Amino acid sequence: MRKIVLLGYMGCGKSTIAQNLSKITKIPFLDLDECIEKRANLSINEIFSQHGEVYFRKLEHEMFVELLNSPENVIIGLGGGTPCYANNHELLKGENVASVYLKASIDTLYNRLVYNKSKRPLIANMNEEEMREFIAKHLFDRSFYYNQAQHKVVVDGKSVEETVQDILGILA
Ligand SMILES: Nc1ncnc2c1ncn2[C@@H]1O[C@H](COP(=O)(O)OP(=O)(O)O)[C@@H](O)[C@H]1O
Ligand SMILES: O=C(O)C1=C[C@@H](OP(=O)(O)O)[C@@H](O)[C@H](O)C1
Ligand SMILES: [Mg+2]
Repeated sequence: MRKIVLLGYMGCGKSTIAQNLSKITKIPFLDLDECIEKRANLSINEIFSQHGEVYFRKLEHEMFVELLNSPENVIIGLGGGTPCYANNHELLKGENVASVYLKASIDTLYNRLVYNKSKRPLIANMNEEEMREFIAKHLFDRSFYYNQAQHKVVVDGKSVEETVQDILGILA
């Protein structure tokens, strides 16, 4: 069955857009991070602090494969790092997968993340200057993987509704 997979950097809106796309299409949505948290019975922060990032990436890969193999139509909001580990980017090319990269500029990401970093262990302890530099470098490193998506939607300056409409247009 068909999977609509949203990917992109932390703060680009994967979780928010997946939820809103689901409301309009009536296709159920799953947030990969939330699925991992439920499975581990720990928050993302706790998984990172108690078990480390390598363990998180293992759980993330297993959960992603599980969701892709489920028999339902579903919208999946990935974590920002999902396509960048364990060859997960290859899974974006699957026959029943429609993958959409929500592309945001460094400024958009910084402005959204600066007040929303506490639940994101990779940036939670950074000051503003460190964060801007980190986002710039990290986004550059990860872009190769994000660009493996079948579709791309630029989200800068767009409302949630506008981004949802753009995705609907692409998938029509
Ligand atoms: N136009 C927009 N589209 C998506 N998110 C937006 C927008 N404007 C503000 N936001 C906010 O940006 C944040 C995006 O975070 P989230 O959806 O968790 O992204 P991700 O899952 O990609 O990390 C949320 O706090 C959301 O309310
Ligand atoms: O970019 C990353 O490596 C991560 C992004 C997070 O998801 P969001 O992109 O939804 O914040 C979450 O999976 C974890 O903190 C690691
Ligand atoms: Mg998210």
